[in-house]
Amino acid sequence: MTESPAQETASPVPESETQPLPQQPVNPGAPAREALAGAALPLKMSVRNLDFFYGDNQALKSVNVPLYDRHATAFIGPSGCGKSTLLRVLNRMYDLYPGQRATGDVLLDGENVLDPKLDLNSLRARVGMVFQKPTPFPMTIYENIAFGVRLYENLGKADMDDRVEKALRGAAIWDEVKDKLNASGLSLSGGQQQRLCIARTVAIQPEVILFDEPCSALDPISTAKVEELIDELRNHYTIAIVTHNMQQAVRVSQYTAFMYLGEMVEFGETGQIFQTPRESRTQDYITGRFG
Ligand SMILES: Nc1ncnc2c1ncn2[C@@H]1O[C@H](COP(=O)(O)OP(=O)(O)OP(=O)(O)O)[C@@H](O)[C@H]1O
Repeated sequence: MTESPAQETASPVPESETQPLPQQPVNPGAPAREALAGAALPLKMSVRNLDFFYGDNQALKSVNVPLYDRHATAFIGPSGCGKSTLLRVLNRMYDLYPGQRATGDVLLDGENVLDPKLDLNSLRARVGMVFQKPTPFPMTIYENIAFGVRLYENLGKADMDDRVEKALRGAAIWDEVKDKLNASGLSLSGGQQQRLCIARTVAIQPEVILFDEPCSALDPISTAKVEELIDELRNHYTIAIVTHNMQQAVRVSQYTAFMYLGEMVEFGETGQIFQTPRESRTQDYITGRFG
């Protein structure tokens, strides 16, 4: 079944999505992105028939979902439905924990992320993650950024300075910290710390950024800044964001996936999911009848 992205459901992802992706312009910007609307969008990641187990407890059941290149996809659903679990599979975070296992396929540019031979360091450089609570390292603002970059690259001082500045600018926090790069990252406000963590992720130059409830510990003003930032970041990165906040899903995403009890119930364009959901469970959730 070859459908437009808007029509995709929990059914297996179409065969056409296995094809190599057409190369996107380096910085397509909004006009190019909008020109893609309605066309078959290039896939960055594709989750197919994914099952996930915590020991004997199956947390994900035959999940299928696409992540379109340089678009943001929101994952919504009641507590415990598997949103964070799915995010943790996308960069093999679960690998750190014995007894947790995934079966199925998670393709990143056509390559299976679940392949045991895959180099996890390079995967995590390509698929970065921002967590619920801001977690700056107990070091300077500059070092918070440089530390991660050094794990992957050997840059000279001028290049590192440049990378740090670009990352902080990219995370919309440069103006607030440029005069105190040697201050501790922990001295920043919660909202600034979260943008510092986003800068840390951006500095590695990933292709995909996973956000796990990135605003749940932030006040409304900081939340608005981070949402604005996510909207800007999608010009350059493919984004997956888990959120409990329906308005936030509408504000920051172009696609939304509704999950329930470990299953992918419905996936579609964000406007469609919130205005004309096809599934009654989606309707019940977004109208606050459960969850
Ligand atoms: N470390 C773990 N060990 C065993 N079961 C777990 C573990 N982490 C999560 N689970 C279970 O997996 C299921 C999915 O949990 P997950 O955290 O992915 O849900 P979620 O949708 O992100 O929830 P929330 O919105 O509350 O964060 C739940 O039933 C949960 O109890």
